[in-house]
Amino acid sequence: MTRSDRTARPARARDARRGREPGPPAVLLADIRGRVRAAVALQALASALGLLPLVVVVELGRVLLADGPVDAGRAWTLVACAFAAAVAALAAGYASTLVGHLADNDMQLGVRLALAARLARVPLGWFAARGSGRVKKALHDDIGEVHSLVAHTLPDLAAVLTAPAVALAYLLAVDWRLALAALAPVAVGVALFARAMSGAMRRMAEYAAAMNDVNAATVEFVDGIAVVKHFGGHRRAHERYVRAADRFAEFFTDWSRSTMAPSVGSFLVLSPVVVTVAVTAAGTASAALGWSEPLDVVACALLAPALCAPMNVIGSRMQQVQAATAAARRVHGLLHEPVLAEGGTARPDGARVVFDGVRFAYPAADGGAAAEVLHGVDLVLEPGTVTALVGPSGAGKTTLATLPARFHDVTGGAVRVGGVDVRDMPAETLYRTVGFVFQDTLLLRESIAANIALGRPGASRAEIEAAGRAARVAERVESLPRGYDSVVGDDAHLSGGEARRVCIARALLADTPVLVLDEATAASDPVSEAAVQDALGELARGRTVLVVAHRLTTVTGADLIAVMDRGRIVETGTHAELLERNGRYAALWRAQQIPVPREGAPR
Ligand SMILES: Nc1ncnc2c1ncn2[C@@H]1O[C@H](COP(=O)(O)OP(=O)(O)OP(=O)(O)O)[C@@H](O)[C@H]1O
Repeated sequence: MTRSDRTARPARARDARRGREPGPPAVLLADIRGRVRAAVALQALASALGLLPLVVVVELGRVLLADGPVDAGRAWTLVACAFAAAVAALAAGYASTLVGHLADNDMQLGVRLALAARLARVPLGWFAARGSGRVKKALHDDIGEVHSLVAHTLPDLAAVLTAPAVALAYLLAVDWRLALAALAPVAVGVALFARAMSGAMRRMAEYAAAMNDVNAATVEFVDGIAVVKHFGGHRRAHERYVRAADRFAEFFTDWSRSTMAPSVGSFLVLSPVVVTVAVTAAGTASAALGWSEPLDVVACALLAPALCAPMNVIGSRMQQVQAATAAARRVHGLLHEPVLAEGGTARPDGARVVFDGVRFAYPAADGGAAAEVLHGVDLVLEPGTVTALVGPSGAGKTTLATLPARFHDVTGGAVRVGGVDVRDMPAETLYRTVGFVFQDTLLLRESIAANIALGRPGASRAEIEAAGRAARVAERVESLPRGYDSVVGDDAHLSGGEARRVCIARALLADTPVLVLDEATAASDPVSEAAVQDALGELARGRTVLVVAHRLTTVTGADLIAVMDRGRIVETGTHAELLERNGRYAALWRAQQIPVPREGAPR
């Protein structure tokens, strides 16, 4: 059971009793719920205690202005109370911050561990389809949003709501007329604010659409700058950007203009100085009429600004709560990504790979019915042979090739390696048995030696360098300023072909008996291409190899060529056999041959 499963349990049980599903934030915060409440309560206490010195000022006035000699004992007691309240407010605020941050630390650690544990079990194909952006966003940005909620926003909200409640209660106890006078600016401010915000939902949607336009035009302009410039479209792309920016500016000016008067009015009415002056004027009139005590007017003038304070911050705090809720929803979604079923304990015997009636459908992005892309593929890769998968684009070659390494699980049939269904093998055994080098060469921002050693942690320097030599990349690496210690992207800037050879060195070191390769489609230059092909030849020696081939010329020597079309294998045989059969392969072969110009033909 993962930590998140454990933490989510009490919240689920509680919410189940209430007959509803817990929301994502509740699940994430389940383990620290008590401490979040404590942090909120402490901050509310700090906020209430913070008002006490103001109350003391008024009460002190009553003592000092009372008829007869000053009651010094009572006056000093009040001063001591004010001092104690101020110190207690500081202590409660500090304790709230401490409790909130410690709870938040635990939440972040728990969620990060749970995410790492979960993501270690999602299919490799999940990462290939989504890229690292979403994971980075969840692990870094989204957890940061939830942090703000726990450590700052909720305690802040408690503070801004407590202060006016305490102030109002005191004013009501002192003089209800003055309490009403203090509430008047709040009522006017809220009414003006509501007017400024009327139609805000519709306007917010328009705002988001206009912003999206600007973003899309910016991304198009920046991402595609090379292509756009090359094809002379920079004026058009630039115009689109300028149009989107103009539209946004126009929309924003229009919106601001229509809301300016009520917004400014609301801001002014709720500002502390205006509130103090208005309440003092009302209080003075009330005192002149004999309805209120002069000292109660002072109390009202001191505490009325506290009644209006939340109005200026509550909107932004509510926005933060919404943002954190959305972030929690995304993290929660990742924590519930479907995972591969745990492998069994079976060990493979040998390196024979069998695709047995394999069917496969990618999970549909919208949760609807997924379209099947492999429709019952039977294929046997004999140990120590090279099998090439060829066929038109979209035939399903890459999809089929990713199944032995469990990038995805089959939706029908089975893939067996060494007689064992890959789903019944421990993941570690599977990765020690099936290696892969795909198109997307992935090098970490580490030294080249460390990148190669990923294939076999603990490999000696001599083994790493031997793998580099066998992968035909040694010469290039040794020409770098720090040789194998050069850091990728720092002082090692490698071409596509060179990076691919480093990946091949890694696969050589991993020394898996089964290997899946994706032939590079775009060779950088013929020399680099020849070096990659050489390295691949070295890598294939003595292993069971499945290679996804795009150019038939590179696989004429394969032991078996399987021709795929629309999710099925339609022909198998050697190059010579398939040419002789004059079927799909022969047609593909002819299509890929460069026609030799006939003598006398126009050039
Ligand atoms: N992540 C994915 N999600 C949904 N469908 C996918 C995904 N990847 C591939 N497909 C679909 O599966 C089918 C087979 O794609 P695949 O990449 O396996 O073909 P291929 O033969 O390797 O093509 P190519 O030679 O162009 O690389 C295609 O229809 C493709 O659109």
